[in-house]
Amino acid sequence: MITSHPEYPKEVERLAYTIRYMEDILRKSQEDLQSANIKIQESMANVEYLDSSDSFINILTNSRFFELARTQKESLEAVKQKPYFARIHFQRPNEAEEFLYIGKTSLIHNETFEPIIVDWRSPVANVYYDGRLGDVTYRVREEEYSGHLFAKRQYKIEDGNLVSFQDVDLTTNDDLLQEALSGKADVRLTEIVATIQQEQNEIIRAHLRQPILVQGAAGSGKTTIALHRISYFLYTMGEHFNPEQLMILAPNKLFIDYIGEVLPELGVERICQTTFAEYVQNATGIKLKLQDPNEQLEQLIEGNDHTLPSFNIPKIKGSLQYKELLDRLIKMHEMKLAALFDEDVYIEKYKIMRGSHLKKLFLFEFSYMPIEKRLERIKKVIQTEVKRKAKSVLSSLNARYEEMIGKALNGFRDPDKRREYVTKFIDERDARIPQIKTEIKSTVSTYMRRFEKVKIKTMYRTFLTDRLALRELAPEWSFEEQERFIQAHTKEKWALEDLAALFYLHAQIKGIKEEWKMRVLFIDEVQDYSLFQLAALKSGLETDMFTLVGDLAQGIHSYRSLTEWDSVLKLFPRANFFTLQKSYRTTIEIMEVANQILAKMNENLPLVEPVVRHGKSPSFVQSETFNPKQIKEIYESLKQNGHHSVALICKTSNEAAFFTEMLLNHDIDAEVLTETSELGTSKLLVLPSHLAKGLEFDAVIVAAFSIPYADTVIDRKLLYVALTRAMHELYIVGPTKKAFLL
Ligand SMILES: Nc1ncnc2c1ncn2[C@@H]1O[C@H](COP(=O)(O)OP(=O)(O)OP(=O)(O)O)[C@@H](O)[C@H]1O
Repeated sequence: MITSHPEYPKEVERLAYTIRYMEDILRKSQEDLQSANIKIQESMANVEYLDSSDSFINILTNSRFFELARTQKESLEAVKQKPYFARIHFQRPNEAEEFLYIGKTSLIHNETFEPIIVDWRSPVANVYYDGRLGDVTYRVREEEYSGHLFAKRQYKIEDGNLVSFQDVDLTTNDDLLQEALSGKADVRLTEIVATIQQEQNEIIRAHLRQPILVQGAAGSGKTTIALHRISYFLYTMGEHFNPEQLMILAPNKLFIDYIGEVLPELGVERICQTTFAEYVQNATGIKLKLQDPNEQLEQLIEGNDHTLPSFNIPKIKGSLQYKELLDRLIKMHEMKLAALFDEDVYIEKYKIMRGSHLKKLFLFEFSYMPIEKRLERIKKVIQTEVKRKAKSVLSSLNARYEEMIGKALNGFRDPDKRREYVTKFIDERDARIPQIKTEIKSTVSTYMRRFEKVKIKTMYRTFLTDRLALRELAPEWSFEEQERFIQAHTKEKWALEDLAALFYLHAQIKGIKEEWKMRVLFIDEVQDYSLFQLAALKSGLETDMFTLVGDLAQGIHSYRSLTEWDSVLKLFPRANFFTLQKSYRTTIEIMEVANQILAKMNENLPLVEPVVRHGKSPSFVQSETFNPKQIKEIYESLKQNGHHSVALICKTSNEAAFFTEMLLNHDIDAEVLTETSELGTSKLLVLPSHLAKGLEFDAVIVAAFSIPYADTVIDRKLLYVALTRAMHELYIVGPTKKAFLL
């Protein structure tokens, strides 16, 4: 009984004190939010708290509680119910021992400056996650600090009441983790700040200005870690980056919905959460009717022939060779424009600028800019020059006419002739000067008119269909390959793999608008990207601050995407590479089955280690055809076992739709999930394996009838994805175990 623990009364008092203080702050801040905030900031201005090197700004960001008080009353209320989840007993050199309580936000006493709660993202909190007890170090910015960690304690607090607490050391089983993992999924990812593991903590806090790439097993927490890293990033780098400059790319809308609620819980608002396809269309302004990205996959799955042609167009379009081809196309366009500078800039017959000089600016000095941005700059250069020279053109012309008129006045004895010439010069001047003035106004636009702006979509479409141009641009392709490429594009169709090309061309030719120029990217399921997609983002956004997480074993789109990480590491030479081998999602029993499939793959990935959590052994239920009654029985027993979310995972979308219809006809509350569906738990969710990627459910029924899983690259991965979605219970339903490669 926790109540008999000698420190129980002290802990209860501490919790009460914390909540009281929070209520106090809340009340005060409500009374006079603004002035309280200013007062707090002022009073803290000269304080050194926690880390002696912390700046005032840092103290303010540490003291997020006040910010929260200002902006979000609701989340503050939530924090109040569970102000902290852990405590460290810590001592810095030559200082007194202290107890630091770690929570989701920080709170500092505004008179004593005592840290009542320390934010989980603050430097010192790192020692909580870092594993070891004893002498430890942690970093504040680039400086290392040391200290002694005596003990770590974890708390379970519910509705503001202390339920239990426990000291943690290396030998204690991490009960909080066990408890967190045995929980029920409500088809939403949750925050895990209380139970972040050492290997995960390393990734969350890995060098923020450097790219990282994580190969992580199914259920190892990749998505969760990416989201926590965003939270950590904004906490630590909030002074330098706005949330709007951060973007998380997810595979589909269903997935965005799935992760959507965790970010606010982690104190992250306003970051861009989207899919690659949506982002590219927004950033380029090019709207396309895209082929369903899963259509090709489905064709591959349903077809009997799983071997791809050697000249596989989606794969080519994802390669760096394709980027090279487009570079040649861009160069061609650039040279065509450069040739237009062969003409000089004139106002009437006065040369204002040499074309060769402008060409040099275009090709060299401004070459760091996108092509059309260079033209805009050159236009400005000409404008300035015209403005500068127009005056002198006019004054020298006026002077010349003055001179000519003077000469005519003095040069002719015959008054008629004199009048004739003087009048002629005056008339000429009076006609010419206004004409020149008009010309001055239009010189720049007349000169620039020759540089027509391209429509990227049209340019790319021409590239896809122009035989002669392709021969010039892709001489390394055989005649047959060139023909295949052209023929594949006779009908106008747009596929996901074309988006990287469009984005790249747009970035190089027009440039990405500031509002879409993300500076920090987080990409989940990165194994489904092509190298060119990543390269296009990196060069178009001019940043390499990418957090990339993925799993090659789940690379079901490998006919067009990545199959290894080496090339990614070459593309991001500054990247740190991490691997995660432990799965937190699945029970040992389920992972054993999934590992059998993993072992059959070519990727040479080590088997996944489940964290120690036992459950029911997966059941195989034999059935020749899809039998809704049988599924109903399984579903009902799973519900009886207390599972919230249950999914029936099929091989294809067609099967999913067909099975759902049969289930509904038998009064089973089923719902087929598509990319745009909303996730709920009240029904039996039916979905194809490729859509289930990234999601998780309490219990899963994997079914395959007419199209069994074959021992092919794609099928092994699809099956592996399906099996690893289950947290607690798994059923496999089909004609034979062989249909599931078992
Ligand atoms: N340290 C942890 N404490 C508690 N739960 C955790 C921890 N790490 C991961 N989990 C849980 O494990 C599950 C899997 O996490 P997540 O979905 O992030 O994994 P993933 O690597 O992205 O999986 P997949 O590759 O299959 O999509 C989630 O329910 C997550 O909450």
